[in-house]
Amino acid sequence: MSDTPIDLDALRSRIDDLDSQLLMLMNERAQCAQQVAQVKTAEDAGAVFYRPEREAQVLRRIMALNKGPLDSEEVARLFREIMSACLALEQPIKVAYLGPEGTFTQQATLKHFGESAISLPMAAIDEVFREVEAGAVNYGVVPVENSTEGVINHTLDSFIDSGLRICGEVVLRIHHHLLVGETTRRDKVSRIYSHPQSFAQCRKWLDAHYPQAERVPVSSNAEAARLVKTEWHSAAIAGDMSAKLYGLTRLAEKIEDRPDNSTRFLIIGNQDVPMSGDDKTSIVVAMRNQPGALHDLLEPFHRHQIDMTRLETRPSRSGVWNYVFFIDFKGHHEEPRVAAVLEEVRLRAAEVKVLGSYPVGVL
Ligand SMILES: O=C(O)C(=O)C[C@]1(C(=O)O)C=C[C@@H](O)C=C1
Repeated sequence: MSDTPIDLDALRSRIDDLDSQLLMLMNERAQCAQQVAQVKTAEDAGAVFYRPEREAQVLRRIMALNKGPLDSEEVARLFREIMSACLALEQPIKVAYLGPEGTFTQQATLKHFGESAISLPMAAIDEVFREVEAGAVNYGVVPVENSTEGVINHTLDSFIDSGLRICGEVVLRIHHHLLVGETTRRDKVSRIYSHPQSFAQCRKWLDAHYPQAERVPVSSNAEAARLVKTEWHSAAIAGDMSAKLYGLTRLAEKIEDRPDNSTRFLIIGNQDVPMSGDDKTSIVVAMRNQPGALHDLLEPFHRHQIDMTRLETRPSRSGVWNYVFFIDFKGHHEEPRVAAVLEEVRLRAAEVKVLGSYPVGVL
């Protein structure tokens, strides 16, 4: 510790100087983005302004450069917002998400696109797909799997009939709280509202702390929070966004059974995303129903040492094939090693659809 007394005025004046520089630099950056937009428009009348691979590279570079004391995740979050504002200057983008407002999907949307994107809540996963397909919005955000409860079948099934591509992923740590309103009698909670997935993620905690309370499943956590506002004997299991939206407080916090409880969301659009340097690919494969089909499908991945991150089986909806497999693996479809595997899989499968290659979630 230095003996020199800290001069508050001097420090604040230094902060003012730094803020002026930051302001100037941020606007200089925004002007660059505007010029980027001009270049994109000159090259192509139907230019795509949002570039997921570039955004991932910007954030990864900043995190690698960061020497603190600010935490790298915090720094990335700040740059996420700067880029979001820059993109809005190029073209304000519209994103549909599985609503209502206050859900974890809204939180994932903000985490991925930042506050400057225009985000619109939809009532169902199909509607998110439909809005993007119809061109009413540029992108969509849907949940696809939870680390405790597994896959969201509805999202996987929607990909079978859709021509949309996966442009990105975002992983969100899910913290559930037991929330109450101003009028709730905290010692008299006899009914708890939540989404079935959230009940499943907090099952042990509920059995231990509220074994007698009636568990009422509703369509979303946000809906649970809304209902609680007017009922003196009820509580909701939901996250911070719902709590804030409906002015509820936490009676118990982080009640999820597994501390690493997280949900993965996909960004859907019409774009083929170039390589970012750290990518994933998702495919859906229909196999003929014959012995050894699954082994035949997986063997090329093993031989080419491709890291498979997920394998899901779903019944085929067409009735022609018995199963379809959803496979996620590391790598981009333009990488020679990945292209070789895809070629082999195409020879062995009845049908293969590449849903997209996209940057591994950064934040
Ligand atoms: O590099 C680009 O293509 C830009 O448009 C600039 C920028 C940025 O602000 O850095 C903005 C939006 C894109 O999604 C990616 C990056």
